[in-house]
Amino acid sequence: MSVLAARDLVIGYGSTMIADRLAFDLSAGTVTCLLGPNGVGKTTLFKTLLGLLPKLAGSIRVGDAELASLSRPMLARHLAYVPQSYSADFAYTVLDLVVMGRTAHLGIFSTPTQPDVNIALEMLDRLGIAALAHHDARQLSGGQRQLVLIARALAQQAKIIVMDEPTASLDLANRIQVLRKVRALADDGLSILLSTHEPEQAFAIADQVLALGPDKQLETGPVDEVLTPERLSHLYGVALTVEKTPSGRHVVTAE
Ligand SMILES: Nc1ncnc2c1ncn2[C@@H]1O[C@H](COP(=O)(O)OP(=O)(O)OP(=O)(O)O)[C@@H](O)[C@H]1O
Repeated sequence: MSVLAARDLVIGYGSTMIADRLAFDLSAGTVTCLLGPNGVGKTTLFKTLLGLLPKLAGSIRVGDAELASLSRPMLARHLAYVPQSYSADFAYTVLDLVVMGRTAHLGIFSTPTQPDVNIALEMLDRLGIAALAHHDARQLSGGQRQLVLIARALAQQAKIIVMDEPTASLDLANRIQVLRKVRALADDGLSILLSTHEPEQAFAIADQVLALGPDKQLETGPVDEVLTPERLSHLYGVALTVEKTPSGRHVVTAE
């Protein structure tokens, strides 16, 4: 089931067009990986989908509505965002931070209620980090922090979660842990759109790839069909091969 549909979408800043003729769907229960070289427009696309930057033309439909017609609280019920990092300047507990994900569900002058706290606790539990609830959020490891940011997005109870390079700066064990959680969330019915500079991550967890090339052409489709050695080489401007190990893992290497 499509939860977001972009058609003839043009993205950019004012009179500066970054990419046009973008067309793709995001479906419930799937992971979509957005790949492309530095500066091609991945962040610009995310900002547009999150309603932070107006589209220049075309359409983005979420549910039955055009994204641009939705109020910020309504948009927040469709899409939640997981940033790469956050600067924790205040002594918030992990639970405080995750409860902040409930903001879109509260009135302007309302404060979180026990049901909001319970939802936040449930999301921490879902990610296996309930034991961190009362920890100082400034004292988390990189991997824990990433899971807390995902829990905060889940507390928003949106159908689509947009993640900006969720494993950047994580060590190997934490990468694997975060990617497994991401896959499990999609298997539970969420639609996850994440950007990555690692095609191997797409092979590992994605159902669909959006590959924005240096020529600003967007290739969309199943991972195996889009991430061929030829297309990957074109995408990154360097000759690449894809090998499948006996255990089924895909390894991308430079020729
Ligand atoms: N506020 C802005 N106004 C005008 N142009 C911008 C603005 N922000 C970014 N750009 C330009 O838009 C293009 C796409 O940038 P964007 O940040 O979307 O790329 P990206 O694919 O996310 O890159 P990276 O992988 O390095 O994060 C770049 O040429 C960039 O210089």
